[in-house]
Amino acid sequence: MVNITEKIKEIEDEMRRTQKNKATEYHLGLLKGKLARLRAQLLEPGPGAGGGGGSGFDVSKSGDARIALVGFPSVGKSTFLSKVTKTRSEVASYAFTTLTAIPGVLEYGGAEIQLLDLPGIIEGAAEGKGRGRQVISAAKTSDLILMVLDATKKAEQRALLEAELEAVGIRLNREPPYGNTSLWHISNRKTNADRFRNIYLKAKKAGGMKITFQNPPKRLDEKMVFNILRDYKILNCEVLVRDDEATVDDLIDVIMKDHRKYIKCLYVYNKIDSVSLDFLDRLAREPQTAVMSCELDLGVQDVVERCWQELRLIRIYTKRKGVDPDFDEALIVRSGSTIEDVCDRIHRTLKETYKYALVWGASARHVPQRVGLGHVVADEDVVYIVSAFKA
Ligand SMILES: Nc1nc2c(ncn2[C@@H]2O[C@H](COP(=O)(O)OP(=O)(O)OP(=O)(O)O)[C@@H](O)[C@H]2O)c(=O)[nH]1
Ligand SMILES: [K+]
Ligand SMILES: [Mg+2]
Repeated sequence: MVNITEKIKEIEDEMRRTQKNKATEYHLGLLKGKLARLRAQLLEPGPGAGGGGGSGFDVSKSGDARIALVGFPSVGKSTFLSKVTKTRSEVASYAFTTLTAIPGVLEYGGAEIQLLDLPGIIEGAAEGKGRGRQVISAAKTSDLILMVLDATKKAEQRALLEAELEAVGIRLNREPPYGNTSLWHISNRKTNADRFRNIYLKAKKAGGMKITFQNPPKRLDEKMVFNILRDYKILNCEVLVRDDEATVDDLIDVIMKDHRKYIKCLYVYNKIDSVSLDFLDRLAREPQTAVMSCELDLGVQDVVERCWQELRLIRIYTKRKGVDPDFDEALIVRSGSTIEDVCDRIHRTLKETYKYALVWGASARHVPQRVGLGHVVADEDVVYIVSAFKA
């Protein structure tokens, strides 16, 4: 039996050979579905996975958020880590200086952010070249990917890296084709699987396939949806396609949603000391992009600031009865968090005895506002929690 990597290559070759037109559309759609399935299998440990496995490096998560440094070899990932944290990660001019995941702590805005320096990845990483799969698995666990690029190298480097991440199910700076948009900042929370925004898919025990289009999509039709679902052996289900922009790729992402991870990405071009001002100016104007020179210490603090903004972390100050809030000790939660999340951060069982909370700050309509567990907090709110528990 041919192994998975070979099968993937065969399908990729077939897709490249096949001309894109109306007549081949279904065939290409099915190939995309097969490819997504094989790639997911490749990341699963166990027989047939072709060795290597998909598990990341053994670094436990700590702090308020995790940022992964992803990039080709020698772009300056370790130089950056060594500059902004107290950790020293080896820096050298040869490729693959870093061989494992090196965690450092970035202190910012009262938060402790875990910065993960990773080995460089190369083309073919998704299929297991180098330590590619481990690096990508580690990146998958992060709240933000800092894609470090070398400003002196070809522009294609960025698209190549994106393709590698895409191949293992990472979706950068995109919202899932399902779920509540406000939830995607709160990566730890389970989204309600039944509430899809663009494509709603619900598996059933019987009754066949029921496909409904709210607005007929331009690039998807009933036959295609039917064929892809049948190929995934989902024969009994309800599908509601809400968005006329929905594509085959969206449908596959919904089917494979357990294998997809939607992560924010900030593109950082390092080594700007070695490019022309004109070129630098162009790079800096690209969306989601920052530029720096670790060597000359240019823009490094801006990059840190941008990371903080992208993570959308907010600071909550808790207050106890009769005592002023302690503004030196912030509780860090994600943007969109509720009083319930704040309770969970203070103590596992606090919400069981919770009565109400008083809130001062931007989220309060009047100060203090008396609120329930569902109240959404804002940056620098002061929160006083009243519980039924009596010591
Ligand atoms: N000109 C210039 N060189 C830099 C800059 N930052 C880092 N370097 C150099 O780039 C080389 C690679 O730096 P590293 O930090 O080891 O790169 P890396 O991405 O961690 O490399 P791997 O771990 O091998 O993937 C070193 O020789 C650094 O001194 C910069 O801003 N400008
Ligand atoms: K290096
Ligand atoms: Mg390194």
